Amino acid sequence: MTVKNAKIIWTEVDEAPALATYSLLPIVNAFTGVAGVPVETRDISLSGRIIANFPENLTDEQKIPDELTALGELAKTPEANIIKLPNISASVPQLKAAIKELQEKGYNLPDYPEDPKNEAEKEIKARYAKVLGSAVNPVLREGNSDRRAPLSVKNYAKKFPHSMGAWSQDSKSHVSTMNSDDFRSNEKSVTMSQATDAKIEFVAEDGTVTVLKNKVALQAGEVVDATFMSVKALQTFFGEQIADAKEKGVLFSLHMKATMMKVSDPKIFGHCVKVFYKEVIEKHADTIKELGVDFNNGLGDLYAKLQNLPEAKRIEIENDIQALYKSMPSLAMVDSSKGITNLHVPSDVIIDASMPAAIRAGGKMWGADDAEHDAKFVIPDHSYAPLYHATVEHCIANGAFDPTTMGTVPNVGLMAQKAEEYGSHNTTFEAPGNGSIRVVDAAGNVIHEHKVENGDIWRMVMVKDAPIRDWVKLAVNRAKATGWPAVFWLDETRAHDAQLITKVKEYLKEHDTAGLDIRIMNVYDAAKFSLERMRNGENTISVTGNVLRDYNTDLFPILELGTSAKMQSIVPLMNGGGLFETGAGGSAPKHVQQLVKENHLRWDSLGEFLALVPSLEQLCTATNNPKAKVLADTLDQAIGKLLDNDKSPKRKCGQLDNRGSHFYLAMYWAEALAAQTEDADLQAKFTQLAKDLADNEVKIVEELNSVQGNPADIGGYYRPDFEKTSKVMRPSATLNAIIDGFAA
Ligand SMILES: NC(=O)C1=CN([C@@H]2O[C@H](COP(=O)(O)OP(=O)(O)OC[C@H]3O[C@@H](n4cnc5c(N)ncnc54)[C@H](OP(=O)(O)O)[C@@H]3O)[C@@H](O)[C@H]2O)C=CC1
Ligand SMILES: O=C(O)CCC(=O)C(=O)O
Ligand SMILES: [Mg+2]
Repeated sequence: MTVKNAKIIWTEVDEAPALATYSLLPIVNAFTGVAGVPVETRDISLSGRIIANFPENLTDEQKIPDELTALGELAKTPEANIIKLPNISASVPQLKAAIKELQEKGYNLPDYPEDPKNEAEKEIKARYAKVLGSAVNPVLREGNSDRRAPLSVKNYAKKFPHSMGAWSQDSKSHVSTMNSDDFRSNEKSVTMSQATDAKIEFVAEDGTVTVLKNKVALQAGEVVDATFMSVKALQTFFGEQIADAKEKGVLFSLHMKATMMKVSDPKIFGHCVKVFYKEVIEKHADTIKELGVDFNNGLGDLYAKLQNLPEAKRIEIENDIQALYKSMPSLAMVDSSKGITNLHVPSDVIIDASMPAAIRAGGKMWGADDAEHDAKFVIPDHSYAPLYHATVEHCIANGAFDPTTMGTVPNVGLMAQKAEEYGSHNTTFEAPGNGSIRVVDAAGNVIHEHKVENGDIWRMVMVKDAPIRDWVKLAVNRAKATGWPAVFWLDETRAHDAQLITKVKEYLKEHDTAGLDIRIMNVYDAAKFSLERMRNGENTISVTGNVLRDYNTDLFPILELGTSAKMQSIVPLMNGGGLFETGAGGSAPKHVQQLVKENHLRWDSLGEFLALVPSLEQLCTATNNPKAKVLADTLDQAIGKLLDNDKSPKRKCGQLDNRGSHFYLAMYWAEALAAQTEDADLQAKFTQLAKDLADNEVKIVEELNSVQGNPADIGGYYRPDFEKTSKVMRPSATLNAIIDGFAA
C-alpha cells in the first residue's frame, strides 16, 4: 500500500549534530535526489523553537513555523518517517544564553522572566516553558524504543577496541542513594478500572483546598502512580554524603537528569547546592536574596549575579567560597581549567552519560587538581541507582570490561506517549505548605494521597495501557529474532512495577513464547545478571521502563562501543511509520568547542548513517519506489566498509574528522551503487560519481584535513550563521564541485 505524501524528514538540531548536518546533508540529498526519494528538513533546534513561540515579536523573515508541533502530529500518522538527531534539552542557563544570542542577532525576544512580577511576565514564562528541558523527544516518541548495536558495529569494536580505564580492587568509588522518604519508597500505584478526569489538590493543615491541576485525563487500564521526595530527608542525606565523601577522601559528585526531569531534578540539584555551600549562603543571605540567585540553576547563577555587586563585596564572597572548599570534600569537576564544578550548572552532568563515562574511566572523575580520583556518585532517589551500584560493584570485583570479548545488552524501552517519569512535568509540584496532596477522580474519590511538608517534591506519573502492550510485543519480537534471554527489569516490591508485572504477565499470553527465555528481575539482579553474561561474551536483552531505557542505552554501549553514538535507535511508531533516532547520545557540546578552537569536529555520524537505512527501507515500502531499497542496501554495505577501513572520525586535530568520514561514506556508497546490478539506471548514474570520488580521494582528504589547526568562525552557538558554517563544514572545493555537480 502506498502512503500519501511519504517523504523523509531530517531534523535540524543543535550543537555537534547540527554542524555535522551541514556536511552530510548535501551528500544525502545528492544520493536520494537522483533516486526520487524526497528528503525535507525541519528546524527543531532550541533557537528555532524559541523563535517559533514568539511570532508576533518578529519580522516575516525571522519567523519560523512551529515545526515541532507539526512533527508531533505527523508522528501519530502512518506517513511518519522522521530522522531525529539529538537536540539540546535546555536548562534555564542554556535557555537564557540562547535568548541572549538571538537578541544580539536582532530577534526582538523578551528576556526570560525568572521571577514573573505580573500576568504578562507569567505568560512569557509559560511560553518559554514550552521549550525548556526535554521538550522535543517526548513529543515525537509516539512509539516504544528498540536500541541496539548492529553486528557490524559490534565487530568494529572488537577489531578496533576503544580504551578502557583500569579498575582497582581497592577502588573507593561507590554509589550513594537514599533508602527511605524518596520517590521509590513513597510510591503508590493503581491501574485505572475506568476512564476519568482527575484533579490534583493540595489540602492545607487547616483544610483549605488548593487545586494544583484542574484536569488530568486518565484512560481505563492506565497505570497511575503518585509519590514524593521528602525535602528534609533529602537535605539530611546530602549533609551525610558530603561528610562521608570528606571522610573517605573521595570526590563528591551528584548525578541527575535535570534536563529531561525538568521540574523535579533542578530542585533536587538546587538543594544539593544549598547544602554544600550552606555556610557561604547563610553568611551572605541578604546579599544573595537581593541578587535574586536561584540555586536550582547551580552555583553558576551566583557567580553570574555576583558581577552586579561592587568589586569588594564580590571578591569577599568569591573568597568565602574558596575558603569553604578547604573544609569540604573535593568536588568532581566539569572543567578544572575554568574552575567549573559538578554543582555549577544543572545540565553539565547528566546521569545517563556521566555515570557511564566515570565507569568507563575505571570509576574515576576529574578533581580540581586536574587528576582523576575515586568518587562518591550521589544519586538521591533509589529507584534506579541499583543499576550503577551493581555495575560499580561488578567492576571493582572483576576489573574493566574487554571490548574485544564482551557480549551486548540491547534495550527494548517503554517510552510511547510520554510514558512514566519522563512524562511527568505537568504533574510535578513543590508542596506549597504542610498538609496533603491528593489525586481525586471525577466522582470525588481519592485515587492517591500523601501527607507532605512544605517544599516536598510531589509528582504523579502515568503510563497508558496500549504502550505497555506494544512494549511486550516488541520485547517478544526481539527475543524471537535473536534467541537471547529477555529480562524485564521490574521489581515486585515497587508499587509501580507490581502493576506493570501484572500487565506483562497478561500480555505475554498473547504471544507464542515457547522456547524463549523471558524473565522478570529487579534492577539490581537484572543488572548483575546482564553484566556477568556480558563479561562472558553472552548477550541479554534489557526490557525496561523509560528511565532505564535512557540509562541502559548509554551505559552498555559506552562500555561496549566507547560511545552510544554507534547505536541503532529505532522507534516503530504505534500508528505505523517510524522515528529513527541517531545513536543514543546527546549533542556533545564539547565537540563544538573543539571545532571553534581548532577546526576539528570529532562528532561521529554513524548514528545518522544507521538511521538512514531503515528510513529508506520504510520509504521504499511507502512509495513503492524500489530505488529507495537499493539506496538502503548499498548504504548498509558502505557503512560496513567504512567501519572495516576505520574511516570514522578521530579525536585529534589534523586527523580525519566528521567531514572526512562523510567523504568516505559518499565514496563507498557510490561504489556500492555502481557495483549493484539491481537498478541499471542507478548503476549508470553512480559509476561516474564513484570514479570521480575515488580519483580525487587524496586531494579531497588533504583539503579536508589541511584546514584544521586554526579557529573556525561559525557565527554563533545556538543559531550559527548558515553561510559561515557551510564554509567551515564544506572546506573541500573538489568534493563540493563533485557533489554539487552530481546533484544538479
Ligand atoms: N536524543 C537527544 O535528543 C539527547 C539529547 N541530549 C542533550 O545533549 C546535550 C549534551 O548531553 P550530554 O549528557 O553531555 O551527552 P552527550 O552524549 O552529548 O555527550 C557525552 C559525550 O559522548 C560522546 N558522544 C556523544 N555522541 C557522540 C557522537 N555522535 N560522536 C562522538 N562522540 C559522541 C562525546 O564524548 P567524547 O568527549 O569522548 O568525544 C560526548 O562529549 C544536552 O543538551 C542534552 O540534553 C542528551 C541525550 C540525548
Ligand atoms: O530528551 C532528552 O533530554 C534526552 C533523551 C535521552 O537522553 C535519551 O533518550 O537517551
Ligand atoms: Mg540518554
